[in-house]
Amino acid sequence: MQATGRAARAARRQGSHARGDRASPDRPALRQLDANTLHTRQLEGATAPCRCQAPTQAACNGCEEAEQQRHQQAEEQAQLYAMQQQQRWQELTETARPLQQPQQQAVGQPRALTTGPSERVCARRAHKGAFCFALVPGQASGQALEVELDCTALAFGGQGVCRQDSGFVIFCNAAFPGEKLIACITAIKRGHAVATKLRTLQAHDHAVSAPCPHFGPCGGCTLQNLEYAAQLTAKREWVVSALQRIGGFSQAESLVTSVIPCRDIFRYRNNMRFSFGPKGGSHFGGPDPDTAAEIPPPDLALGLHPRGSGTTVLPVSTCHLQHTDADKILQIMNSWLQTLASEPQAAAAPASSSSQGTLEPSPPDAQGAASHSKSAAAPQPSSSAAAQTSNERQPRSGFRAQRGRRGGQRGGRGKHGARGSLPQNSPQGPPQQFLQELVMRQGLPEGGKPTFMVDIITSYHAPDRLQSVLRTIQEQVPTVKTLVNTVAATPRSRNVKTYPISGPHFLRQTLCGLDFRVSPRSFFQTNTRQTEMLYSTVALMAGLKPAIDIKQLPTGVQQAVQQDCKAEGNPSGSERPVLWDIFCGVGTIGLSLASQCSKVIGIDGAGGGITDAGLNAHRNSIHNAAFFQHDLAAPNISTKLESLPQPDIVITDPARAGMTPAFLAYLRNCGAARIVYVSCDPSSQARDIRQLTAKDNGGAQYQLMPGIVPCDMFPHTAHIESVALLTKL
Ligand SMILES: C[S@@+](CC[C@H](N)C(=O)[O-])C[C@H]1O[C@@H](n2cnc3c(N)ncnc32)[C@H](O)[C@@H]1O
Repeated sequence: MQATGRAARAARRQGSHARGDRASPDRPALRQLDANTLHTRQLEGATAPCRCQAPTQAACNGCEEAEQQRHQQAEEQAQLYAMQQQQRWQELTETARPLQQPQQQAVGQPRALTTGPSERVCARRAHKGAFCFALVPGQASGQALEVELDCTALAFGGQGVCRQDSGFVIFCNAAFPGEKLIACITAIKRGHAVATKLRTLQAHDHAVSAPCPHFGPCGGCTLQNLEYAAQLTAKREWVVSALQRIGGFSQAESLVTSVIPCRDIFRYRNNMRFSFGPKGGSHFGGPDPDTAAEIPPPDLALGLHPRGSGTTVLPVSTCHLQHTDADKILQIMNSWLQTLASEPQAAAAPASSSSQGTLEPSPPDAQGAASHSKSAAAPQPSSSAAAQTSNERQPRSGFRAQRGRRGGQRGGRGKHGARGSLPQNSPQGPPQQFLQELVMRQGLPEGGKPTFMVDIITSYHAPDRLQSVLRTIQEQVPTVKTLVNTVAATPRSRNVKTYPISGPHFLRQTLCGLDFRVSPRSFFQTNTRQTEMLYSTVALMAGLKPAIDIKQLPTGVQQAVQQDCKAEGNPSGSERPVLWDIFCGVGTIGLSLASQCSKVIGIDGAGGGITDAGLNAHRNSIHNAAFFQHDLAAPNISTKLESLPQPDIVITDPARAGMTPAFLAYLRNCGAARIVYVSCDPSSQARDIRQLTAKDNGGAQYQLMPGIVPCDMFPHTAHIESVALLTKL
C-alpha cells in the first residue's frame, strides 16, 4: 500500500508523461507547450483540468493511471479509517449522549447519521478527496451524537478548536475561543473529529453582533461576529502556527509581525461571484448532494453557497463586503429571477436564441462612449484561451460560488457540456439550465468614482434572454459601465467565451499611481486599497521604494521591514536590479516597481492576464517590462526560462496551492539575491519556504528573514495574505 501511495503521489507531483514519453519529459515537442495546451480529464462525472504535459487528451494516459492509483489508495485509507473510527467513537461516547430531537439552528440542523454500508460510502467520498460523514457501524438511523465542547482557539480556515481532556481535538464550525457550546459530531478522522455547532451555552470572549442579515447560514463570512481585533490576532496565529508546524521554524512566534489591518472592514471587495442554483439554507439535514438528482428539482435561487454546501444556493439580497451599487444589481437580478419563476416556461424561452444582443447602449460617458455604441450590435468573443478566472485565488468560501459536480439539474456536463465544444444557439431550456453565475467587478478609475462590470455567466449564448434584466440594470445603476456575457458549458469549464454586450470590454483600476486595465477573466486583487499596503510591504522587502508613505503601515511592521529585514538599499549591488514578477497577473507588482529597475520580467500562466500586462505597460509608458505566458507548474519549466535575463530580485505570488517542487528547485538555482514570497495560504507558503531554506537541497540555500508580515485583505473571512523575505546565503 505504501509503495502504491508513493507512486501515486510522485505521479501527481511530477505530472504525467505523454504516451511513449516517460523517459524523456523534456523532449522538444513538449517544450513548446504552454497553458493553452492544457487539456481536461474526466473524474467522477466532472471535468477537471489535467496538469500533465501531453499535448492532447488522446496522448495522455499517465494521469488516468495516477488517478486509478489514487482511488486505490483512498479505498485502502477508508478501510483504515473504518477500523480507527470504532476506537475513536468509544472515546467520544464517554462524553456524549444521543440527540433526541434534531433541532433547527441558525448554523444548521444536524445531519442525521444513518446506518448503512458505510465502507462503500466512505470509499466513494474519499475518492473525491473529501472524507465521509461519520457513518458509524451500529449507529441507529436518525441518531447523532451531541457533545458539550469548550472552544479554545480558532484554526486556519475558521474552525473552532475544541480539545477534549484526553487531548483529542474536535474542530467545530462557528465556534470561537472562549465559547461553551453543544455540537453534533459529523465526522471522525484520523487524528481528530469534526462537529457542527447546535447552540451556544456561553458566548465567546470577543462576540459582536454581525451586521449582515445572512451571517450564519451564509458560507461567505465566517468571522463577522468576532471583534475585528480578535480576527487579526487569530490570523497572525495562523501564520505563526503554519511556520512552526509545516515550515519547521520553532521560533516562528518572534518572526511574524502584527497584521496590517484593513481600513475598511466592510464594502471592501471589488469582485463578487454569486451562483444561480437550487435553493438551500443549510446542507445539514437537507438532501444529500450526492443523491440530489433523485429528488424533485428545487427552486432556482441567486446567492452564495450556504455553510457546508457547495451545491445549493442561499438566496441573498445584500452582501456587506461589496459596494452598495452591487447590492442594487443583486436585487434587480433577484426580482428578475422571481418574474422568470412565475412565467410559464415557454414565455421565458424565446423560439430562437440565434439573434444578437440588441440592448440599448447606456448613455455615453468619458470612459466608454465609443464602444457603447457598437458592441451591442456585433458582439465578438474575447480570447477563449485564458486559463484563469478572475477569481482564481479567491477564498474557498461562499464568495467563490461554484456549483458542485452534481448539483441537481445543472451539475455535471449536462446536455450542452460535451468536452471541447462550446454550445452556441442551443435550444432554449429552463433558466436552471441556462443561468450559472453573476459576477460583479468594481473598477476604480482615476478620480476615485467606482464603476462596475457585470458579467452573467450562462451555459449557452442566448443574449435575448438577458436583455430585459440588463436594460433594467443600466437604467437603475448608472455606475455600471460594462455588460458582458460569458458562456461556459459548465461552471468549471476551461472552454469559455466572453461576449461584450455594452461598454468597454475591460475594467480600469488605479493602483500605486498607475492605470491598469483588467479583462473580465483576468486576476486582480479583490481589495484594491489594501493592495497598496501589500505591495508597499513587498517593495520594502525587495529593498525598493514603496508607493505609499511607510508611516501608513503599523509601527511594528515599519520597524521589521526597515530594520530586521535590512531592506534599505538594493540587495543585488547593481544600480538598478532585474526584477522578476512571478505569477504576475495583469502585471501590477512589477509595473509598480519598474521605474526603480533596469528590467522587469513578468510571467503568468493565464494568456488573458499576460495580454493585459503588456497593454498595461504600454498605457503607463513603461518600456523596460516584458511579460511571458508560461505554466510555472510544468516540470520542464527551467528550460523555458533559461533564455531570460537572470533576476536580482524575484517576487513570487502564487495561487493557494503554492509552487511545485520543480519550480522551487529552479528558484534555488536562479541566482536571485532576494525572493519576496507573497501568499494567500500560510500552509503552502510555509511548505515552500521550508524547501527554499533547506540545507543540501540542491542549488543555493536561502534564509528566512525575520519580519514576516501578515496583511489582512479579507476581513470577516478565514483568509490571510502574508509576505516573507528570503535572502541568498
Ligand atoms: C494570486 S494571483 C497573483 C497575481 C498578481 N501577482 C497580483 O498581485 O495581482 C496568482 C496568479 O498566478 C497565476 N497562476 C496560477 N497557476 C499558475 C501556473 N501554474 N503557472 C503560471 N501562473 C499561474 C494566475 O493566473 C494568477 O494570475
